Amino acid sequence: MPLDDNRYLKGAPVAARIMDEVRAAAEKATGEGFKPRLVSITVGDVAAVDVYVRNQRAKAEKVGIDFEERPFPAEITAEELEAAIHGMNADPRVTGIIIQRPVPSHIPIKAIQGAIHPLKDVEGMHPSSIGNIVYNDLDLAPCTAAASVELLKATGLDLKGLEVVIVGHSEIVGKPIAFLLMSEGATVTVCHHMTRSVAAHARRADALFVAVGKARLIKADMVKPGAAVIDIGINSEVGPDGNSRLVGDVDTESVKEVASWITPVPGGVGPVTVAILLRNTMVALSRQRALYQSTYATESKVAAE
Ligand SMILES: NC(=O)C1=CN([C@@H]2O[C@H](COP(=O)(O)OP(=O)(O)OC[C@H]3O[C@@H](n4cnc5c(N)ncnc54)[C@H](OP(=O)(O)O)[C@@H]3O)[C@@H](O)[C@H]2O)C=CC1
Ligand SMILES: Nc1nc(=O)c2c([nH]1)NC[C@@H]1CN(c3ccc(C(=O)N[C@@H](CCC(=O)O)C(=O)O)cc3)C=[N+]21
Repeated sequence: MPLDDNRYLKGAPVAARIMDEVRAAAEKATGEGFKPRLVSITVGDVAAVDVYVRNQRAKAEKVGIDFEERPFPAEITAEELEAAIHGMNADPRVTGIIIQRPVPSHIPIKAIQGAIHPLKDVEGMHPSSIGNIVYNDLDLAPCTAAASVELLKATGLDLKGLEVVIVGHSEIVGKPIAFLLMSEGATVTVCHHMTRSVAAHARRADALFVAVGKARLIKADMVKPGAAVIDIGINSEVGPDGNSRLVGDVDTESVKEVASWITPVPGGVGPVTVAILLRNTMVALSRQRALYQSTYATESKVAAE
């Protein structure tokens, strides 16, 4: 892929800027006695998260955040998993918890997300946390959604009144992108598998977000000339050389002739997602510290009794 083309909206510079902020925040918190520690929960063997977890560990270590992997067997019951999460909630050394998706179908994902204490919920996926973005409180949003919006902002386009189309409406990617962009003043259309003509909507978009999981779903004739295309899909396929490789949901080679900006896969949304996860880890830690302050920094009635 000729990544020297300046139409590529690369993740690296955006991720590097965020990582610098995170490193400074992590150093400061550690110096003040609050060491950030992120726990990653996987259930069963999920090949889809391998790259993500590997990158999380590498980047967390770079910025001074402890990273702990907690793999659980696929047969674990929802009750056992909830009990393990409650143990992490009560452990002061654990400052952030992420449940890597997908989890096996017998685990109710909403209930499991709900088991994470909202102050340690670094993805903002607790049913009560996710409501914050509906109220325009955007400090801690699901990582991929926040990363996709950061990349759109990096184009310099004015989001107010921008015509945005999102293809895919999962609770972790498509829906939160819609809420984040509505908060920023964009006009948002969300497409999914029942949409009559994804192409007809996509062609009207000044900014097109694609999070479906189908390689080359979006072709050049579905993109408005001059649009910004944010390709969130991560699909593994066997390349012409017989080796497996990652491709997005957009037919990049043809779409880059039409679009003004396009995020590459790999090297686009992925690295920014990891950076946002680490930024969220610091946001969660500062909320825990605020609670600690408000609990202990005032004169204690308990001690006086
Ligand atoms: N870069 C990153 O950081 C991340 C990348 N990903 C990648 O993004 C992709 C999407 O992930 P995720 O949201 O979790 O996936 P889901 O499978 O949960 O959601 C896919 C969405 O696409 C919709 N859809 C399916 N087929 C079509 C179609 N033909 N036309 C329009 N919409 C369709 C589905 O609609 P319906 O529900 O109605 O069927 C659903 O809303 C995957 O490739 C995943 O690997 C995911 C997370 C992070
Ligand atoms: N709770 C939860 N939240 C997620 O956000 C989530 C998840 N579960 N499950 C899996 C998917 C997938 N995902 C990726 C994030 C970054 C890269 C990433 O860093 N990609 C590099 C890959 C580079 C390389 O090949 O090493 C890139 O695109 O450049 C990949 C995949 C997050 N997801």
